[in-house]
Amino acid sequence: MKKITVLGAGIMGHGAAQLFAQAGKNVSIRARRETSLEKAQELITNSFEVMVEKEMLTETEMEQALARITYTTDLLEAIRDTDFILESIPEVLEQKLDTYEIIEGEVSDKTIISSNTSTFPLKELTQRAKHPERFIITHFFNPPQLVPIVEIVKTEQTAENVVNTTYDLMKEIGKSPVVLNKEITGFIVNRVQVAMLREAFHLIEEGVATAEDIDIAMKGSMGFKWAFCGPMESQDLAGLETTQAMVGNIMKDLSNTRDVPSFLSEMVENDQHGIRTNQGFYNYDDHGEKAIHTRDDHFLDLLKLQKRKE
Ligand SMILES: NC(=O)C1=CN([C@@H]2O[C@H](COP(=O)(O)OP(=O)(O)OC[C@H]3O[C@@H](n4cnc5c(N)ncnc54)[C@H](O)[C@@H]3O)[C@@H](O)[C@H]2O)C=CC1
Ligand SMILES: O=C(O)[C@@H](O)C(=O)[C@H](O)[C@@H](O)CO
Repeated sequence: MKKITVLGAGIMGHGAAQLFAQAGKNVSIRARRETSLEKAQELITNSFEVMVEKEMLTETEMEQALARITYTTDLLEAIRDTDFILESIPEVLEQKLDTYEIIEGEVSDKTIISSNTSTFPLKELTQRAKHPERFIITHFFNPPQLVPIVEIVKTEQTAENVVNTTYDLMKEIGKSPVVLNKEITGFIVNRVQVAMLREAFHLIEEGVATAEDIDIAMKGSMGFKWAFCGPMESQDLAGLETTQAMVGNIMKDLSNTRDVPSFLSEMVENDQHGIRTNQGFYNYDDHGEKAIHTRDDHFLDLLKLQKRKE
C-alpha cells in the first residue's frame, strides 16, 4: 500500500490524511474547494506542531510527513494509481453513492474503497456498486490521527483479502482495529454513544442538569475510567449483583424516545453548529482553535500513557 487517497478534507479527512502521511504513506487529499484544502493544510500543520511540541515527532519527521501529502480539487487526479481510498465526505447517502459510482469506473480492480461513515451499513453503501467485494467500512474517531480505535465493518460480500489487507493497513498506521462480527447501523461505538446521548439530552430537556454539568460529571467518572477499564470490565469490578440492581432500577425510567430532540434541531437551524459557527453547547471566538489545541494536547498525554502501559 503506497498511495492512499482521502476524499473530503473536513473534520475527519484532514486528520486521516495526516495519519497516513505520518505512517510513511503518500497521500492525496481531495476537496471540492481550494479553501477547504487550505484549511486542511493549516489544521494538519497545527496538529503536527503540537506533536513536535510534545516531543512525539521531530521537526524533520513533521516536514517529511507534510511533504507526502498532495492537495487537489481534481477527483480523478486524487484517485489515479491509488491503492486505498478513504471516503470521508458528508454523511449523506446519495452523495456517497454518486462518488462511488465515479471512482469505481476509474480505479484498478485491486483498489480498496473504504468509507468513514459514522452510521450507514455497508449494504446501503454498496447498493449501486459494480464490485461490492472491494468495499469496506473503516470508521475512525475524531481526531483520527490520535484516537486509537478503528471499527472495520464488512458484509458477507466483502472479499476476505480486502478485510485482511485493510486490517493490516490499520495496524501498520498504528491503529487498533476492531472487526465487527456482523454489520449494524452505527456499529459498536456510535450505538452506545447515541444511547448515552439520548439520555443526556433527556436530562437537559427535563432540567436535571446543564450541558456543562453533564460534561463535568461524565469526564470525571466514565471518561476517567473507560480509557483503561471498559464498561463491561467495570461491572465485574463493581459486582454483577449491583449491576443487576442498577440496571433494573434505572432502565425502566430512561428515555425511550426515537426522535431527535427538538432543542437540538433548533440549535442546528439557528446556526449553532459547534466550532464551525462558533456556537454550540459552548461559545467560541476562534472556530475551536484553542479547544482543539487543548484537546489534542491532553489526548497526546493519554496516548503516551497508554503506550507506556502496553
Ligand atoms: N465529525 C466526526 O466527528 C466524525 C465524522 N465521521 C464521518 O466522516 C465523514 C466526514 O465527516 P466530517 O469530516 O465530519 O465532515 P465535514 O463536513 O467536516 O467534511 C466533509 C468534507 O467533504 C467535502 N465534500 C462534500 N461533498 C463532497 C463530495 N461530493 N466529494 C468530495 N468532497 C466533498 C466537504 O467540502 C468537506 O471538506 C462522514 O461520513 C461522517 O459521518 C466519522 C467519525 C467522526
Ligand atoms: O466520536 C466520534 O468520532 C464518532 O463517534 C463519530 O462517528 C461521530 O460522528 C461523532 O463524532 C458525532 O458525535
